[in-house]
Amino acid sequence: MANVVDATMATYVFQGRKKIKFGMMMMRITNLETTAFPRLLSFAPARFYTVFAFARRPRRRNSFLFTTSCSTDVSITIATDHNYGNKQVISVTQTLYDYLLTNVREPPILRQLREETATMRGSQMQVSPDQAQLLAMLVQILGANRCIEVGVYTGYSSLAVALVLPESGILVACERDINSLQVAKKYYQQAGVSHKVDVRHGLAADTLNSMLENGEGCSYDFAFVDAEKRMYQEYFELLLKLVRVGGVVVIDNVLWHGKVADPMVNDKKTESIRSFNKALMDDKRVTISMVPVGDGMTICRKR
Ligand SMILES: C[S@@+](CC[C@H](N)C(=O)[O-])C[C@H]1O[C@@H](n2cnc3c(N)ncnc32)[C@H](O)[C@@H]1O
Repeated sequence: MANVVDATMATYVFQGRKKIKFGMMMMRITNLETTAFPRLLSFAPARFYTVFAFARRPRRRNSFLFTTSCSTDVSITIATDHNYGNKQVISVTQTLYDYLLTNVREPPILRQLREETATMRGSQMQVSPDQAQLLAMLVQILGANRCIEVGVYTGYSSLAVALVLPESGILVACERDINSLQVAKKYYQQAGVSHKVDVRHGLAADTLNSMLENGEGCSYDFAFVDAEKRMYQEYFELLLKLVRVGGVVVIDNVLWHGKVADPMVNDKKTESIRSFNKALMDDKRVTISMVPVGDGMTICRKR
């Protein structure tokens, strides 16, 4: 049996002067091996499937129109365990996410960088504007002065952090790809924050180790991890030594496009993030909050 964990029925639309009931059922299926649906469905992103949609004129039965698209895709998810009191949480659909983005205050320089990066290879790697806004807010709430980023790419998240750091603040930006760093540096310059960013070209683990050897342990307030997924545990251990008590380490991609929750997905990266999440859950050195923003971020505060 397919395990249906999401379902939603949609709304009313107007066609000419007539109100037409328009419905769409979406299902999320967690067990593809045993489902009766065709295998090709497994190629659909995030495993959300439009099963059918129908339109019905009031008072006229049997006039169903089958289609596979719908203009409205706002939906909710209900906790499957009744012990959560049938709690309803928002599933961020395209429509809702577009709305959310209209409520993000993205500085013009970040927008410019995002738009330039959008034309480049790997652009899907940069954090979303709402994620960047959250990172910047965490830095501000912490009153952070000393920060680290592991995985800079063209600099979107690092610039968001550098923009809110005080003039005396510093962000150690670790990245192995020199071409991406050229773009990042150009934007640090344009934004007037170059003096706050200490760019370290090379393998991030080497940089973090050398910082520890340099006696910089327990001297940082904030760190953001967004690089090689199979290295997450190693980065985390190093960063936990570098941040002070009360400092924060944020880890990106912890939901990994939903694959972590799909028992049918067992590739190395997914397994690695899954076991990292599990280890973090049992890690008494930090308090944690996993947040479904972007591809999922876990915020860890060092005890
Ligand atoms: C997801 S992207 C970072 C996106 C960035 N945070 C942003 O918002 O634009 C990951 C980056 O990590 C870099 N990276 C991967 N493994 C690395 C390593 N071992 N050391 C340093 N950088 C690494 C990649 O070159 C890539 O640019």
